[in-house]
Amino acid sequence: MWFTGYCCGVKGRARTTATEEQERSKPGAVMGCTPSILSNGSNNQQQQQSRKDSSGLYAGNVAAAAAAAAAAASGNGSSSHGNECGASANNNKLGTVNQTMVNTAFPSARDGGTEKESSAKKDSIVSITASGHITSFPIVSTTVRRPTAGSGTSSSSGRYGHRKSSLALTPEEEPLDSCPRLVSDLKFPNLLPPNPAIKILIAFCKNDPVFEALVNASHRLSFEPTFVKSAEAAIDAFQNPTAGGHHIIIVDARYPRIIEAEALGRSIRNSKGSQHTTMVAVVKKSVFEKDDTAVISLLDVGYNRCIIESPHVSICSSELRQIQHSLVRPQNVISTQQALYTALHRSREAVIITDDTLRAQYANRASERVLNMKLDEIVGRSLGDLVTADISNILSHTSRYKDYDGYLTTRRKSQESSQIHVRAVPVSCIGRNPTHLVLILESSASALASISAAGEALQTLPQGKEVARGSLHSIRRPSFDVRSIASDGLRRTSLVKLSSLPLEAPITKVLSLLAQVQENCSLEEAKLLDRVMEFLKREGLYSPQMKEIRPEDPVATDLIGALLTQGPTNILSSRRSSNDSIIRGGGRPSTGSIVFNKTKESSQLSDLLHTALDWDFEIFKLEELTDKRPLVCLGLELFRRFDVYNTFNCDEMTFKLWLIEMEKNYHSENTYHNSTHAADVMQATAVYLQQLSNRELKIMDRMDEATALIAAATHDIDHPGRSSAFLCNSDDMLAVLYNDICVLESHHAATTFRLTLADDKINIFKHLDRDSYKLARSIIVDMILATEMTRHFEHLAKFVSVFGTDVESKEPLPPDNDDNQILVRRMLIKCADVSNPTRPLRFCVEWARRIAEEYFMQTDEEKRKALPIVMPMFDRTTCSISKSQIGFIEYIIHDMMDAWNSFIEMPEIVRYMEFNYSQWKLFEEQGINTLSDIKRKQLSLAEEPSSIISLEEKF
Ligand SMILES: Nc1ncnc2c1ncn2[C@@H]1O[C@@H]2COP(=O)(O)O[C@H]2[C@H]1O
Repeated sequence: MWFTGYCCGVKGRARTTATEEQERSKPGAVMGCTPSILSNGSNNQQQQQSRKDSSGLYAGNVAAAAAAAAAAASGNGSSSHGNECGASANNNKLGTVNQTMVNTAFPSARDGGTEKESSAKKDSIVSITASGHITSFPIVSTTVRRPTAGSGTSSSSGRYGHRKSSLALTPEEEPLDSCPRLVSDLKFPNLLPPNPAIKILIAFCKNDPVFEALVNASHRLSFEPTFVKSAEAAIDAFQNPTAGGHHIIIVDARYPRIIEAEALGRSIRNSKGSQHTTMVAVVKKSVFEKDDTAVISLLDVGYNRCIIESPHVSICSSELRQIQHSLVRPQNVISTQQALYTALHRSREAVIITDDTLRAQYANRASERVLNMKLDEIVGRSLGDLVTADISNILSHTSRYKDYDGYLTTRRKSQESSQIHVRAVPVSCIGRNPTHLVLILESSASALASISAAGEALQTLPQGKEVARGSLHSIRRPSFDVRSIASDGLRRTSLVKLSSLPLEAPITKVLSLLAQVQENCSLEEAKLLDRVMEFLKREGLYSPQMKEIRPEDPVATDLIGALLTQGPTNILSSRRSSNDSIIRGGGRPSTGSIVFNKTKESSQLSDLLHTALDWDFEIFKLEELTDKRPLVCLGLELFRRFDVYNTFNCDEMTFKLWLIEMEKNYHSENTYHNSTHAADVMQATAVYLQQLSNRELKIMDRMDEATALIAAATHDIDHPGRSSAFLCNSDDMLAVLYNDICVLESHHAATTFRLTLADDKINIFKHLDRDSYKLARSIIVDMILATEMTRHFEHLAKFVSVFGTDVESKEPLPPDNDDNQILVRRMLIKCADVSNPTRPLRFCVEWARRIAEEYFMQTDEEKRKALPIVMPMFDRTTCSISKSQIGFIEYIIHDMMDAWNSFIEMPEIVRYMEFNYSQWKLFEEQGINTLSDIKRKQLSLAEEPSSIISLEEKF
């Protein structure tokens, strides 16, 4: 008796559960991790039908396009792949549904030496896949010969030794049984299919000769059989989590009263995970011969094949073998799609697969973000509805099996459209022409995110020639065009070099991390992240914004604007072209040593210096007692207290001479930026350092303390009493020297070292070893430069982002790395530099008067010389000094002192600041605005106490 095969390749129902069916009925719906793809049908109905009726074809197309997409998205794709896929299909000699499916899905590695078995396969497979028609004919089973790997010989175990083999992904040229291969042996795609031992479940109600023959055949083929005698036991066995999951189920359909084969088939097909199981029904010969309705019913409920009963082991074994190769093996291959789909769906690059009319059949998750549309809005639409592009141009490339590289404009919903890079890879699933296009879309965000990944790719891959030089895409896009390798070789070499260096800007890392977050977030969140990334890519990340300054507050606007703006004033006013430099010098103290009145002053001085670390230190008294040379006295005292002489291994005399030289280079005629200001900043620095050491936070070592004091002492040396903007506007040589960038602070730092190194007698660094000197120098320069106000918000924001502003938190984060230490040092000198609004009221008002006077003098000079006026509101005839102080505290001081207090715990600075602020408000209400108003007010303040407690009590 001959076995007769009956296959459901086309006619059989799609092997889907009810839920899957429902899910699939939504266009573009995603089933678990495995998303759907539309078939080639031209309308939805057809698509549905086609899905149901041609699972093999459908799966083949999916796999082909998905594999091409995965390969192209991973950078391995090329036009040759697209062509090859098509070529494989075209060269397919097998002419069977299932073979076509396998063939188109996974073009072969060319192993060679398999011609014979190829024809054997062809014979055997053609015999069983007669397009759904019932056929009955002898099977040339003896012609099926497959070489064992390596030896090329056959033996019963070797010939059928599938447990050793790797089930081939690819068609005719792959040996069906071979040794386990390396992934690298596979050409395309690099995904080995699963290669498990084949589990077979045999549900037979009695142990008759047909059953015995099947059992023996399955042993001969080294299948792992399980035997059951009822439908219930079959379902239990199949669903058993440890023993279940059979590749083949053979059901005895000869005795429906004992085993109701149709019902059992339905139940199995409704069980989870049965989609890759092959179901075979054994029917009586008479059923086959008389009427095909019973067979068709079995196929319709989900059996893949009906075979005629046979008591012969060889016939059973050849039948099982055919089932293995024509059904089980392709199912195993198809099951690998899950992994490909998962890869594709999680890919950062947006991938859309279209049919040959450019109608989207599949879209992965990233395409939602790039197109700003939901998946079900994308799938089913024509490409022209999704993007603005010259579609005929794309098609003209792809119809010639060429990849297309170019740009599209998205038609984003409720957003302005944006440019995206697209690469279109043609894929042929059936016939000669491309049946699908794999479109890989890349927005600028993902391009940025993949820069580092591209760095790696660059080491092995050449760059695309069609894309603009230097663009992100030019970094990203690989191409196998030989000419592009040659022409872009130089650029690539340098990029490769760059990528191999341990270089990566923190901002690149941040953008890359954000882009990763973007992959798995909602559309809304992705949009927000887009905006965040836009901001992050801007220059001047920490550049202050003036948005919160009220326009009706012109004094504040003027002052803050001038403080935070660098370079020449951008005013179209009549500028003189003269290169007048500012008036310098005059009234400098002599170089002679300081001689104090030995009697009264010296005792007053020593009393005063006793309080050198008090916050209400009488700085103006020191100025008076030292005849406007407070820096030397206070400096020596503070250096002594902080053991600077030992730290620098340098005698006190060198430090004294150094202080004299430094102080000499402050301009005593400046009302504000003179050596009293330097001494004041040095004193505030010392108080902060003291506070930090009291708190036993191991933040500042002796070198840090010494360098902080030195930086404070010299941070405004040779200040001309005019702002950097003034120097730029007046073409001062300093502005020319420093290119209008950070002019004054650069000059202060440079002057400090120029003077110190010029004379060994005052060189306080002379006994430091080279490394210590370099460290000291870098700290001092960095601290002085940090006093530049244009970067005020940058320093503050960085400090707050690391250390926070939570006053309640008693344990501030220790600055445990170099970067954080730099933040603390910068914040320290900044707070010291503008500490005047946080000092006792008397001092605060005096400093305000002095800075206002200096600003007025600048405005006077600007007017006199017809220069742009940097702060027009600081006109001595019109200015409200009270208002300027209110604005200064509100916009510059308040947040900074809050943050600083929470770090070093000096609540008095915030209390003084708040008290002073309230007083300025009061003064403003009282009409105390001009210099003379302030001076008058100072007369009454002279008697006021310094301590904040007494001040608060009194007022
Ligand atoms: N009380 C104040 N009122 C207005 N501006 C001030 C006050 N104190 C300091 N400044 C400004 O803040 C700047 C800080 O850096 P400079 O010392 O270079 O110059 C300082 C002044 O321009």
